[in-house]
Amino acid sequence: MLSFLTVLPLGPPKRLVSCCGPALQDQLFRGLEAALGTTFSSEPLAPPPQPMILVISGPSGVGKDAVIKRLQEEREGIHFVVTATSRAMRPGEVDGKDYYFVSKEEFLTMIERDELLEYALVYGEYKGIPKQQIRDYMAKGCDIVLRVDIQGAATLRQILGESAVFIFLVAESEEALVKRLIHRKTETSDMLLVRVATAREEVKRMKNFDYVVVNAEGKLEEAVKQVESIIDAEKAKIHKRHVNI
Ligand SMILES: Nc1ncnc2c1ncn2[C@@H]1O[C@H](COP(=O)(O)OP(=O)(O)OP(=O)(O)O)[C@@H](O)[C@H]1O
Ligand SMILES: Nc1nc2c(ncn2[C@@H]2O[C@H](COP(=O)(O)O)[C@@H](O)[C@H]2O)c(=O)[nH]1
Repeated sequence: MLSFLTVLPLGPPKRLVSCCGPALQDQLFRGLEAALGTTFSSEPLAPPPQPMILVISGPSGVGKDAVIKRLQEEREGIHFVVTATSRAMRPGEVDGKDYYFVSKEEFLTMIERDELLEYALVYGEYKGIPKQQIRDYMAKGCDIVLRVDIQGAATLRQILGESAVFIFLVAESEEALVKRLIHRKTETSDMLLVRVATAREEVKRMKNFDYVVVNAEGKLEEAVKQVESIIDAEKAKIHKRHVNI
């Protein structure tokens, strides 16, 4: 302790730092090290962030794809898992980007081989998440984004428990959601009726999620920012979620 005191400049402690030039500050730094008997480490104090799994769900037409697309543009190190489906490709969709479009037989083979983390019949077509894709991208340190319908989110909750973060995306109102879905022009009126009726039931399951994010009309950027804030908060958690797939 004596050696520490000997390197301190004279004067009241409060004024110490403000009056010190770089040489004296360095001397003070070394003096503190000497007093403690160890050098100060420059290693990061916070543990490195771990890759996480984010499940984004919500009623059909709420904007899951739109939010995920913007999120990927805004943030590096995010892998959106391309799911497999037996449904026909829509105009503008790209195989391997929007979905892996496979036949029903191929899909059933994937189930048999236990290649899917989760799968479901969604509006009469198979949809499922390839496990290997998650493993590969997590090994590269990427955060994983899964986009599923509400029943898929419930299944994933059973499989992943608290090891993943579940976000429920909603429109600002039922009216806004229906208008958005009509405006997308991808469904026949019969299909629209099914999706809208399903959405009404799905909203009741919001309580099974960790977060709710409102994707209001014309406010896509705000929704994306909110999802980013959730990711940041989860990354800063001391007791991290551990994923094992
Ligand atoms: N904040 C927003 N304001 C206005 N339009 C939006 C907003 N977010 C998304 N959209 C539009 O709403 C439509 C539905 O969005 P999207 O296809 O992303 O929904 P989804 O939840 O992925 O639907 P599904 O579950 O049926 O695949 C699209 O035409 C999209 O461009
Ligand atoms: N349970 C799962 N749901 C999935 C998966 N991939 C996509 N989806 C959801 O299906 C609906 C309808 O999608 P669309 O492209 O036909 O309009 C939508 O809510 C998707 O999120 C999956 O692997 N499992």
